[in-house]
Amino acid sequence: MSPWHDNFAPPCPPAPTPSGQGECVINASSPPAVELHGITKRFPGVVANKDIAITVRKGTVHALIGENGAGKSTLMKILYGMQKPDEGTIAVDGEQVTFSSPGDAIARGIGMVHQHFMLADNLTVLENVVLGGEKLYGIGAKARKKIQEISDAYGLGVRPDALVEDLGVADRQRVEILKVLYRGARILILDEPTAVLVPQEVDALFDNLRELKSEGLTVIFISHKLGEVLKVADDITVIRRGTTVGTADPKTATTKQLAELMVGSELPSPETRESTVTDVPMLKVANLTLLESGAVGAPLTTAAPADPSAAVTMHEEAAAGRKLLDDISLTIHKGEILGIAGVEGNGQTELIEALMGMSTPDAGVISLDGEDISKVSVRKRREGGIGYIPEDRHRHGLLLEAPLWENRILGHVTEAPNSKRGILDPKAARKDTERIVREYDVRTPGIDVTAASLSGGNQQKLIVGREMSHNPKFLIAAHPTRGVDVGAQAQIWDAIRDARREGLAVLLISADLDELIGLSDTLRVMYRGKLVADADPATITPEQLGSAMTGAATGHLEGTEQSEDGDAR
Ligand SMILES: Nc1ncnc2c1ncn2[C@@H]1O[C@H](COP(=O)(O)OP(=O)(O)OP(=O)(O)O)[C@@H](O)[C@H]1O
Repeated sequence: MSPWHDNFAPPCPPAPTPSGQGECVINASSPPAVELHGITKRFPGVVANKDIAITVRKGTVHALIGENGAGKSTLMKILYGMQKPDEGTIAVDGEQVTFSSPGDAIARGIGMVHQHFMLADNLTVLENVVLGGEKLYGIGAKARKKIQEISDAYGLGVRPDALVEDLGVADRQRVEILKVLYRGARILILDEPTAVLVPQEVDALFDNLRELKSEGLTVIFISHKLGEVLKVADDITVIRRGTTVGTADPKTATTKQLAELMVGSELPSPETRESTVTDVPMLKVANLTLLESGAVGAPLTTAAPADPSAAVTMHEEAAAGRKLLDDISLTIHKGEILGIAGVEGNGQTELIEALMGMSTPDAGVISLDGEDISKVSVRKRREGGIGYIPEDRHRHGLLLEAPLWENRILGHVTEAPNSKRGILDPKAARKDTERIVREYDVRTPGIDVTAASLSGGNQQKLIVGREMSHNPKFLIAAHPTRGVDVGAQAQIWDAIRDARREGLAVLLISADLDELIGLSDTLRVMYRGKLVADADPATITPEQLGSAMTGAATGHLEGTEQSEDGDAR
């Protein structure tokens, strides 16, 4: 059977020839914003891009989808001048270009918003935007006027004098977009822009993108969230194993079809019908409190408030002796997944760090399997059976410059099979790395390449494989499927569910609310360092949960199905 559905077409030819048969959707009247033709990029042992052809129409939102390691980021890095193709041509607005650096791409009106924001927390929005672009409009009144103009023109709602550390994730993203526009970008590349946003914020971002498009700007974005892709994209290009396998029409395509085209498998669902929750407590946290000075890691940022006028700056709160963790108590039983919903920066990082022993709480007790571990070292906690899938895989999950097999040992140096009678056993560790690579489908030319050379999704698969290999009693899973494709997502969910069936207790933190609701047995909402609400995953909707995450609801959240007036609050 042909892999093509009625609404899928093979890749557009390099020089678009309007065929009249509808197989290649191109506006023939103006040159495409971007035309990539024959792009090939090789790394040692890997062909990341192979004869890629993509045509991006001007004034459209163009989604790039594909399984982990398919070559999406590499392609965008080439378009943004961060990497040079071995072969192929790039044309911008109909003109062939060669980029040696991002500076060249910016000069041709291309801007990129990376997944990890690159703003300086201690500077204002204005300072962040003008930084490095002082020559454009100076650093004073002219720059401020320009920022305001751009913000108003595209409905970004950015305040030039706000301090970046006081902004929530969605606001920071808008600043990044504004920064790129300020430098004259007419073509914006967004790398998984919705990964960290709650549903309401995703809708607001999509409104911004539509606004940009209506002004003739072009947006190219990478995403693994197929539902969102269908919602906002005008065109979709699918990449598989380094090459373009086709385009899809979002008006008629379904997520199922996209998933099949991308990874050749059906769209998985996180939902679990079975309950494996026991009444045996595995993790108990009582009255955990952490004051600002005791914190390790990123500072707490203000969540995007339901009512923007209610935003309180963290400076005001800090003056009052801010609690990063405020009297947190919870119990997770054997076989239970407890999901914590919250806008990033509301204490989740601090909670994880306290549980792992990476910070010293000011008050409270943590016990694991009946034993007080409050004063126990990170290593001992790990040896005691805590698995850890960190939220920032580059900071806490991997040694990027070390080979895969050394990364397999990371955090588990003293445990089997990495060590035998206290002595490191590299041979066994290497063998087990090969097993993880196989079982978790980590796409790599071998276990001696560095972790940095893996694609983002494959790095995540390696971490999950490593942590699950030690049969933890208690797993801290922060965004366990962030950046992984739908195929790998199913695999990770299965691994967690299987372990839960065997009695694993899980603390799940995820910005993907479908995942959070689907996997969790119990749901709590975290807001400004406090657990402010709980919900039943069987009835709560992502929208209701998203709303509670912005501080709009507290207490027990009634799901739609149970509510008389159809409102969760
Ligand atoms: N600097 C590098 N050195 C060696 N190999 C690399 C490098 N960058 C990327 N690769 C390899 O190129 C391939 C494509 O990677 P890329 O990051 O483009 O994939 P992706 O589609 O963006 O994946 P993901 O969805 O997981 O982010 C992968 O096999 C990856 O390991």
